[in-house]
Amino acid sequence: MGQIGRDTHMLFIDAFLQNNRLDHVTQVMGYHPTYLDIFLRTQNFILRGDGPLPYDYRHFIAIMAAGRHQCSYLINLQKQEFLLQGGDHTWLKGLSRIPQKLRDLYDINKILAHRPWLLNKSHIEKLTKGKDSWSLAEVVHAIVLLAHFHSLSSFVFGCGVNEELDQDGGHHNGSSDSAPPLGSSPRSVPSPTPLSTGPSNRDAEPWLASMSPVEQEVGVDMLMQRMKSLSERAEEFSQEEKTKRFEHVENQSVELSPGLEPLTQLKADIGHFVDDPTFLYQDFARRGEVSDIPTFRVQDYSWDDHGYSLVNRLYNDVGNLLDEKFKTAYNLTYYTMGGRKDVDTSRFRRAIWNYIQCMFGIRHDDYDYGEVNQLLERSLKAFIKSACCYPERVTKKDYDRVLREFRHSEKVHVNLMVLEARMQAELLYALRAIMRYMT
Ligand SMILES: CC(C)C[C@H](N)C(=O)O
Repeated sequence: MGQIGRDTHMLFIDAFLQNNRLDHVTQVMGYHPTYLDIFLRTQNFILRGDGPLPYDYRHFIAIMAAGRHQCSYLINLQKQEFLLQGGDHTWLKGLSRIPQKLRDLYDINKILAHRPWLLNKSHIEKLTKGKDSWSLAEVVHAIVLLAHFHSLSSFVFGCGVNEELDQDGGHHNGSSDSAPPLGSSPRSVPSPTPLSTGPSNRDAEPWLASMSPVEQEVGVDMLMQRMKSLSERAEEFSQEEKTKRFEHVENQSVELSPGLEPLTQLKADIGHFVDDPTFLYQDFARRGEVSDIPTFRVQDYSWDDHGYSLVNRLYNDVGNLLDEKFKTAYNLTYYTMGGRKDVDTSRFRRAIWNYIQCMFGIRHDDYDYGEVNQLLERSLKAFIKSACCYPERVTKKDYDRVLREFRHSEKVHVNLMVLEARMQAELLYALRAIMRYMT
């Protein structure tokens, strides 16, 4: 067993006691204990803490969300939780068997997962009017759950997290197909070992890999040089130039679309949780063909100034947890890169974060998106795009081929940023729609 820090060990024990298992997501996140801590507190709160939605609803919403990315791993864990909470097992037969009220949420689930910019106040209005309607507090709770599980699906595929041992498709051919009984003796707590065996979506083609012949990566030294010269640069660009640069990066991203056909063949055991499987991500830059939705400008609606307080107002203090989680992910650094020490990596990390939100049409006005192109090479952009937008098509091979000079912990770190920047993007759109509905 590898060495793990004391903090991580304590968190693993907490997680084990909460869930009666130490799932692989927790183990992989164990590379980053500060983050894992706030992640677990948040997840525990939205699933098990004080909140407007009943517990069975919460877990079913998680299943619907993970279904958008065909993430069997999360679906199976949440099915078990659903049953442990006394959920009605006939709901697990599929969307046709759930209460109308839950089914009404499906549209928002779909839009939020793939094209959050299409969400508007009419969607909120539909939910909150009429028979079996939702309270605003319930809507916010549901939206936080949806965004959490969409983004967590990105993390699961992006890191190649395996199926749990006791699930079908797990990497041991165990005979049991349910959670270990309460009170069973804890397995020993392993060290984080991501990716040790096959990927969870092993039927998927490694489409990223097939996109281009193995590309030469620029390497860590070059990257460090570029960060250095960017930090020495004194030039300031006009707003106009900045807008142009944003649009350029956004348009380039269109070319990174997968060449292979989407996986519309749903796996038999999850297909009944998915409606309209062909509704997928579409490049924000291409939206003009059907609508004229403007770029989302963070200066007009930001998490810090708007989203955060709205969530707090409508759903206990969950805004505080989310805020801490976003900040932890955004600021996380060990001042390392590949094998190098004492490196200021903030420019690289900011480029990743802003690139992710760019794919959802979100623009940070003060940022020079030219930096994205200097610091993120094509293969990394392609990986990030697929993990964000088509996680179900990412395989272990894709993970292996990207960032080859970096450590595992750093690749996991990048996937954490994918999770959080995507989650924040979804929440920004959803909360802005709610705000518009309320005013
Ligand atoms: C994503 C990684 C390159 C982050 C880096 N290891 C840091 O400590 O900031």
